[in-house]
Amino acid sequence: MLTKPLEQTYFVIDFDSTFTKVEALDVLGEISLAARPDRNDILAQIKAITDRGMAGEISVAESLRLRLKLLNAHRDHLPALIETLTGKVSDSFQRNRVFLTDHADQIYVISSGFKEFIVPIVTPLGIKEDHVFANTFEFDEAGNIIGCDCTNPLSMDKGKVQLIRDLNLDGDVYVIGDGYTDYEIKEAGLANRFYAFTENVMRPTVIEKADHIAPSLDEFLYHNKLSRSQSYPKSRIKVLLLENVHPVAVNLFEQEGFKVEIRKGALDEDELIEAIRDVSILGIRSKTQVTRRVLENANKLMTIGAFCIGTNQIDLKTCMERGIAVFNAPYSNTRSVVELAIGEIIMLIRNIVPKSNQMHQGVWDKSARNSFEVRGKKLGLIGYGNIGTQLSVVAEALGMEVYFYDVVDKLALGNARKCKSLDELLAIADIISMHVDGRPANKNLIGKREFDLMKNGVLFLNLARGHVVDVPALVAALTSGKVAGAGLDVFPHEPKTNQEEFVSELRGFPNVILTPHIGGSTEEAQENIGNFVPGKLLEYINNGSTYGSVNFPELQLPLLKDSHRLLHIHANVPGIMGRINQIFAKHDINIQGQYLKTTESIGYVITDIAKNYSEEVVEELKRIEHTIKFRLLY
Ligand SMILES: NC(=O)C1=CN([C@@H]2O[C@H](COP(=O)(O)OP(=O)(O)OC[C@H]3O[C@@H](n4cnc5c(N)ncnc54)[C@H](O)[C@@H]3O)[C@@H](O)[C@H]2O)C=CC1
Ligand SMILES: O=C(O)C(=O)COP(=O)(O)O
Repeated sequence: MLTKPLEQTYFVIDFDSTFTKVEALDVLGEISLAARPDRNDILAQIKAITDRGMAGEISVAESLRLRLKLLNAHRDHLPALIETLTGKVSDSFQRNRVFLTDHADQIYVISSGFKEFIVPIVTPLGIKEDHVFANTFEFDEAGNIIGCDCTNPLSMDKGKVQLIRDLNLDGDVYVIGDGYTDYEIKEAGLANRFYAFTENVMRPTVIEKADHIAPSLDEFLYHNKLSRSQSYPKSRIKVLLLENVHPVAVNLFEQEGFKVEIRKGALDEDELIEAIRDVSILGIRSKTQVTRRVLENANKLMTIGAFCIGTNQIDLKTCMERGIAVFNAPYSNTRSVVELAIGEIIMLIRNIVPKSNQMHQGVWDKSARNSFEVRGKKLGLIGYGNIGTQLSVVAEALGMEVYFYDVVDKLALGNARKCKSLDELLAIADIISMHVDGRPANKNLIGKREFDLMKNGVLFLNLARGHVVDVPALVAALTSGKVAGAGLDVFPHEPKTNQEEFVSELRGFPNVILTPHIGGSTEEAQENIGNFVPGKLLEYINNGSTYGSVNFPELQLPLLKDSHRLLHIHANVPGIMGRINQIFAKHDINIQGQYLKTTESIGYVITDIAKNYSEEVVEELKRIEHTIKFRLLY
């Protein structure tokens, strides 16, 4: 935290890889060497020299000299360089323009880069031109860049130290930078603190010298209690993504500045308990079981994203009671499941799998026996939700007669016919496909009794959840020939990772297609999910909106404008709303907007208020009895 009054404090900011995301001379190289066939080699050499300089392995002068020589750059390349760099100002600097302009008298940009491009990039963000200290290029008559002004201290070793000494700033000095030369200012006793800035690069030799690591400018501002764009720095918020969630999701969280950890497989309960302690946002797919025990150890957890449709793997009730909002992707892989189901129905009815296996053994068995068209066959859908209805439409397009059974009254699409009971459907269908959700009550929905009710030689598909079918009963039905073929994508016990063996009594049946829970695993679906779910989680984190949540009162909120948003999650007992508003009345706070939604067990109140209020309000709101979670957004 600042030790002197703000007016007597100076902020020294590095340019390359701190103010901007990149090293300017690397970008200049990409422009000046664009036509050279050996461009990539030279660029790699330039990058290596930059890194060695930044890590303190070679001198500044040497690093500059070597790079300028390799660059072969010209004055005419500078406009393109400036344009590119303008688009590469670090995200947290972009977000915090107000800090840069409000404190322009106290901010210095000091760099061993070059004024010719630094000034046009930093001054539009509020930095004063005479507060930029950097080298200047030396040009020949033809405009080629042939070197730099060697009398400038910044072209020499310990140049930044010399410059700060010459500036003789009357107050505390805080240095923010990614390089060793930034740390040297502190080492020389000329700065009070050195913040290693890691938003763009992480240099271990620099990090180990830092007083504090700043993954973003927000972190620096938060640490010093200075006004900033984020109420709480996102770099302090940890996102844990399991089960190979699509990289597009990882990018979305990283772009927002979160600390993201990814793991390829699922974790078991104990592993997850260990991993989740400091996690605020959890992303999983169908395998990770988020149990009550896990949640009891997840004190920072604000929200869970199921990067799939099913949410039966999550204890939704406990999540709600603990104020954790859960979201899923209800439509992103629907079509993929439907296409696989259609493909399997055709493969099974034509007996293709055993035929193909025989061919691989050299057996040529050309015959029409046990091979049929799907046209005119009766398809029975158990569960007529998003997948069931979509399959209904596509199957009808293939000429199938569709029957369905759902516990909820559903509109029959096209010519599909609704069955009054499960038993009615079981008796009528030639092919039965499961599309119910995985709620616990659906355990063993299809067992011996149900198989006995089916037609002899029926085909059976389960692409929903493993536990909805009693596997020993299915094995018996396959053995007796009652079920002539099956397509199974889901199993009561599924391996946690691709390294684990799949163990099941279902292995070895000739006309049974076994797939490793890939109904929703297409490139398209995974990318759609990877975009959709982070969108929901970010809306909740950034704005408080819970629209589409599977366990929370749903609220779609307006964007925050010129106000602070207080989010209060509480047990749904009488009188809480009154107590919240008593606090606002007591402190004479003008409410700009207020939204409330409840479920049986929790209430979610959002109040937008003007920016000037005392800290006491927040403390009092947090202390209201039955408060589950409280958050402040601005
Ligand atoms: N294999 C895979 O990779 C995938 C599997 N799934 C599974 O498919 C399930 C269904 O997905 P959606 O159609 O999107 O869900 P949905 O929620 O839109 O539809 C489920 C339907 O099943 C009905 N239902 C529930 N229990 C029933 C019962 N006992 N009898 C009759 N109907 C019942 C519900 O009323 C609802 O209409 C998901 O919950 C998930 O478990 C989803 C995507 C991919
Ligand atoms: O969407 C679902 O419910 C699925 O079953 C797909 O699960 P996955 O993301 O492939 O683990």
